[in-house]
Amino acid sequence: MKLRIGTRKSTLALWQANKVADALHQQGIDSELVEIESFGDKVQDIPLNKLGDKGVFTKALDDALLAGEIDLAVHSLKDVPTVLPEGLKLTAVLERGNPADALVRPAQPKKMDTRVIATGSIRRTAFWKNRFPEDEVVGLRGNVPTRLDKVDSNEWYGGIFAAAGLERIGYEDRISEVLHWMIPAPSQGIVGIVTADEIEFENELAKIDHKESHICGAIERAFLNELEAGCSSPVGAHAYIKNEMLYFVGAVLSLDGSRRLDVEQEILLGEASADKGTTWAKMLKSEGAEEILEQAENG
Ligand SMILES: NCc1[nH]cc(CCC(=O)O)c1CC(=O)O
Repeated sequence: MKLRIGTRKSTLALWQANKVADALHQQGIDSELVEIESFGDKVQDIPLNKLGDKGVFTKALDDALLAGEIDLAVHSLKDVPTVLPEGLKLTAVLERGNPADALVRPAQPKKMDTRVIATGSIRRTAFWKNRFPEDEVVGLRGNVPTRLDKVDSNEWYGGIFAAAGLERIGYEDRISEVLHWMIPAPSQGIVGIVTADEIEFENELAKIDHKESHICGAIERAFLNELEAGCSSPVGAHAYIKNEMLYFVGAVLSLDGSRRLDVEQEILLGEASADKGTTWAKMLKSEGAEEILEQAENG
């Protein structure tokens, strides 16, 4: 059996696909990479939240799975819509990397009067404006190396990146500050494996599935899904496990960061299931989360 692993072509995507290939190899399973370009990769000049939101990075790989051209698709799980197309499922995830967001300062920072922060993410924008209302936020798109170049060549205070993305492709030393106060995107730092519903290599994938990362990701995605928010919504969620306990923080913000609802929970690991994310999102809904998100959609 030689499994065909579908992946996007960016350095980060290839790193993640190779990581899955290595994990399969350790289970004695051969694989090969099949590189596929996504719509989100082709169109680099339009802000992500204007691209039609759901699945801009995943659709081409979904189609290849459904057409039987590949056996599994490897994604940054945070780019995968919470509801997958009919016939596909999230089968396994790798052990989570760094879930945090990070600030990258220009290689040669300049003195400036007002701070301009670059990010293409409305979640990062909202969290930044919530903490630093005086700062200006400007758009930033492209793959990781492209965005790093833009941070260096513009008169910005810095840009915001996923720490995992930087660490994976050798830019760890560009992290100026880990933004521990910013709640990460649901499933940030998790590599996910999507397959067809019915597969012959279910047992093999179960062996490389990291159960703790899987349950944390599932809770965060259920939280996001209940809020009917996509990967480009001002929603943060982070679950983590320590000493047989599962801890969760989640938040919904208005685009300008002026309004914010938070939820913080801890439960026994034995009681953890994806529907906890749904329950915790409902708590924020009862406090008016939907109104805040609607505002973000129209804003
Ligand atoms: N939105 C693009 C994207 N999708 C996944 C990652 C990084 C890896 C991860 O979060 O798992 C990134 C880069 C970034 O947000 O800076």
